[in-house]
Amino acid sequence: MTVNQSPAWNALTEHAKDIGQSPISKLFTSDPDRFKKLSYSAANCMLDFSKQRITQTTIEGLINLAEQQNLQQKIEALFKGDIVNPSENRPALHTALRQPEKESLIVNGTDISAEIHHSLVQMESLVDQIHNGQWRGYDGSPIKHVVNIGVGGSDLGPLMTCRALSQFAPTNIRHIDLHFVSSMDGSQLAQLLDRIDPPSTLFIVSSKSFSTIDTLANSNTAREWLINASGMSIELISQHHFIGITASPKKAAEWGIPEKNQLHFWDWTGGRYSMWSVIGMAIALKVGNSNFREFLAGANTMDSHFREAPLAENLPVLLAMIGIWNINFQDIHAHAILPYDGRLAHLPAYLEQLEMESNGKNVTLNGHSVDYATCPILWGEVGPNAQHAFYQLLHQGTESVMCDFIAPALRYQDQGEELQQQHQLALANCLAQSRLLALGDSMLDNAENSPIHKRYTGNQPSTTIMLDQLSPLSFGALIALYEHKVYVQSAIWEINPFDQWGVELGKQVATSLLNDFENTNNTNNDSSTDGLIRFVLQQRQTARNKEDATQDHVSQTGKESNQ
Ligand SMILES: O=P(O)(O)OC[C@H]1O[C@](O)(CO)[C@@H](O)[C@@H]1O
Repeated sequence: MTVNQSPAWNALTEHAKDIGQSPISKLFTSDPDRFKKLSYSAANCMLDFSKQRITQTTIEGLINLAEQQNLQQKIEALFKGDIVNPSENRPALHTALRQPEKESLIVNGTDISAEIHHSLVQMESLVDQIHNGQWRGYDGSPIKHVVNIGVGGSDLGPLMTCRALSQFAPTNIRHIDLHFVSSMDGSQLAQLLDRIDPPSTLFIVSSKSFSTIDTLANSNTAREWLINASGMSIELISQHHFIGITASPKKAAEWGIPEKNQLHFWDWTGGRYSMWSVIGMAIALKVGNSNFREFLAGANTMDSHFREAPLAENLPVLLAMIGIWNINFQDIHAHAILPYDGRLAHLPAYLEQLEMESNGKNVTLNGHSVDYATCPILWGEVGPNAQHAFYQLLHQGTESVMCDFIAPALRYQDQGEELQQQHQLALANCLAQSRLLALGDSMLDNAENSPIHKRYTGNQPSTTIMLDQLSPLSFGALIALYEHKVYVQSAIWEINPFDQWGVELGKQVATSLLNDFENTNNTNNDSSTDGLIRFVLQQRQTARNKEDATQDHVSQTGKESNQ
């Protein structure tokens, strides 16, 4: 029996007919205690679900579904290191990466906790060497610029966290400038190399597989830049200017990273779950080792809550199950991530990978095609900016969209009245938008007399996530909250959230297309692909002809002026 034919699913389908399109505004008027009943707190996070189109009965039905799907056992399987990623025959042990050292965890006869803490200490030692000027470039210069080269999970998490927590950097480490380079087209790297100085620049090549072409292409360019600037050998340059962070040490060594410059993690750490491992080195460089440990501790607090709290009071479980309600019982397939704090600017991109690469799946663990919706389309932007961009669609478009509003209650506590007022302004906007989206213009007097193009129907459900304040602790908890939400949804949908086979074929096709750019007469592919390749080749030829003509002209004028 598939989940969507199960008793708990059928009961929710019936309940959805009852609650129907019942306006959220009506749910508020019929229960003044709605906020109190539908908001939950743990691990420095408060989640308000009262603006969702749900009642207590909905929550009960969703928890029945979670129980029917053996969620509690599946949560235990994750933490214990069972094979939860069967297509790659691996556990997914990101929770172990933030577990306190004293709690050992034996997986396949090995205490992985000891290994994890050993690699963390190695990372911290490298971070200290860079911070205190012991790590030197090829001419003896201390390091000023550190460039993290990575993509996807080897980029987005560290990038997001460095931006979110930069204010926590102790002043004695602020002399290091951190940069992120991910895109294979070289545009980020080319711009950066113009601004930085070779002998004082260190590159961290972050790649679980150490075979991602995007990262290798950028790393090759960076290495050539250093060799050209220094006139030194690959070996010397690699020793002074490259650190490799990987789960594939052999490949990193083949590329040229010496063993002493490598930090390792494990194949059981999924790329998009890896910033808690040594992939987080950029974070430690930015905010310091002790703040990085706080960040891990924050995630660990959410892990303990997730593992121990009853399902009906469990934040990740509720967040996930209400998502399932919207997707599978309310037919909503778009999800906007709206942080009201500029420090969380990269959170939407991070969650796009976390959720869509994990749960963008159409096959169950048993190898059957699903006939129910799984992961929705996620996108987002810093809320106040998005208000001036795509909120029009949220308010008056034809798509149902569920939203997550995310904000800290406190900010700028010791930075003066004006900034505190600005934070209050952002919060007022956050609350205004979620209120209007939920209730529509029913909250206004005489709204029905407005012309139709000025009406707001509302009824767009949202969750508000409030942190007490943004800190390494609360931010760690927030990200762990979303990770576990993804796991819970996968458990209900019976899909594997830890593989990503859907991105592999594109890489192979791109590799074979590379050769076609050398062959003007190719007709190997579909007419569109061949036509586009020919267009590029023609442009190249025209550019070459122009260059030749200019050179002819220059040498001709040179000859004439010599005569
Ligand atoms: O760390 P790596 O192995 O370079 O991979 C980078 C990213 O590429 C992907 O494998 C997708 O192609 C992601 O899952 C991963 O985070």
